[in-house]
Amino acid sequence: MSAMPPGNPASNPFVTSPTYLMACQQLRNVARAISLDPGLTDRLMTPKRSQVVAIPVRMEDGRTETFVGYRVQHSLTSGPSKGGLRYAKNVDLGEVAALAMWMSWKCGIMNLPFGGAKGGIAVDPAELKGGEKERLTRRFTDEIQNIIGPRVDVMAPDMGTDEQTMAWIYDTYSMKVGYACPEIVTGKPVELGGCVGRKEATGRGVVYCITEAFNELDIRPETATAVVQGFGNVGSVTCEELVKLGVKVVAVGDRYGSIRNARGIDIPQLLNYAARNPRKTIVGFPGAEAIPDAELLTTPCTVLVPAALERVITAENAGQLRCRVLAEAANGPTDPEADAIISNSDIFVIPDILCNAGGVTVSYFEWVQDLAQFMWDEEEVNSQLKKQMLRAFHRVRAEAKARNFGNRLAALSLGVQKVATEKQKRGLYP
Ligand SMILES: NC(=O)C1=CN([C@@H]2O[C@H](COP(=O)(O)OP(=O)(O)OC[C@H]3O[C@@H](n4cnc5c(N)ncnc54)[C@H](OP(=O)(O)O)[C@@H]3O)[C@@H](O)[C@H]2O)C=CC1
Ligand SMILES: O=C(O)CCC(=O)C(=O)O
Repeated sequence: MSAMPPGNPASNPFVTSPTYLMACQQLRNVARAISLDPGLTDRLMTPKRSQVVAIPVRMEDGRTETFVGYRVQHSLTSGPSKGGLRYAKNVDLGEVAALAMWMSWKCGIMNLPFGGAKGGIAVDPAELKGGEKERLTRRFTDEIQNIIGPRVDVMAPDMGTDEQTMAWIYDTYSMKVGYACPEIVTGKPVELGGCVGRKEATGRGVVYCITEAFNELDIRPETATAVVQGFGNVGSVTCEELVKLGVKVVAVGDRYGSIRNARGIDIPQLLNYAARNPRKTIVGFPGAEAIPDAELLTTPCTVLVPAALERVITAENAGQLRCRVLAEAANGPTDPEADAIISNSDIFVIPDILCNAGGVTVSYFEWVQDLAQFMWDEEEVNSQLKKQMLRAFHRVRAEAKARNFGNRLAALSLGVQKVATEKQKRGLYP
């Protein structure tokens, strides 16, 4: 069976992206394993709706520069579509479509009443100055106004965006509709109806999964070491939570470089260092030595946490990983060739659509609170998050054991089946 999506490849706007082809390949694999109807598989490979927009922005030097933005809604079957907004130099329509597809499976595993979506603007946020990021965000919101809404599509932060970005979207949308509409985005500041604990939720969820994996493998956290790629929202919170658990973080990387200290990196000091640095980088931190980026992922450790980009673990380095647990905090860090190599090793994989699902889970809590106008405290948020993450982890492990699947196939199986069943029960393929 071909991994290609339906339609004429020459005019399919998604297939130029290797990330989209990777998502299709994963879907084909799971469809074969669970005998999913081929017509339905083709539908699931094809996002329901995509919008590409021009975003002209007045730059600080007086020029007008036009950026390209994307919003892809993979499925609206289970409820509004949900997913982050990414600002990254090379983001394209296919990458956003893959990320949207993964959001559908993620919401399926977590049993959330959402379909999957994702957005992106091809821009390096580190290069934006003054008010450029705000103007870019507000214009993008204007341009996609016709396809978003609290019951249609709800955005959240992803790479390169944050609470402030969500605040601008909330404000721009609210001005259009004429009333305050906090439920249009999640991951916004708490003062504007954001949920306490959303910022930390993805990293916390990652560490709940790691703890369950350690329990299963009989690993005591105090004896464990970790390597983390990415020190943004997800990577830094993961480091902090691992340290609380007693795990030693021995290497960390960001886009500017990688550092290592076999005795353990002082994470609170590293956070301080990066916050004070104009490029917000970890490079140059005095409490660790610089290492080549290529060595980061192959540094021996108990748990390896890719928390940055997709397709960083490939056929080239998969055989050199020296970890016992691979906790995929990033979306799509492992490509299918690498996956095949890893599945023949003793590495315990916590697949992305399970591992990083804490973010969208607390986004769901935020959306519910905004709709109900009734806010929870952080204790409630964290205990509900833990409950949902543990339930999902053990459902994935039960599926893996029952069907003799690896953890990735088991997670995909649960996520895809949830969406497929809802589509079939609704009648046609909505
Ligand atoms: N935010 C969330 O709630 C969720 C995020 N995710 C996923 O987690 C991952 C990280 O997202 P998030 O933490 O929010 O994003 P951030 O933008 O906060 O952080 C991204 C991190 O990745 C680093 N990075 C960028 N390029 C490279 C590179 N070439 N090599 C090494 N590191 C690099 C960045 O470095 P620098 O700062 O130097 O640019 C930064 O440390 C993404 O895959 C995202 O899709 C998944 C679920 C939810
Ligand atoms: O919180 C959300 O709605 C989505 C988070 C996200 O983009 C992701 O899980 O990849």
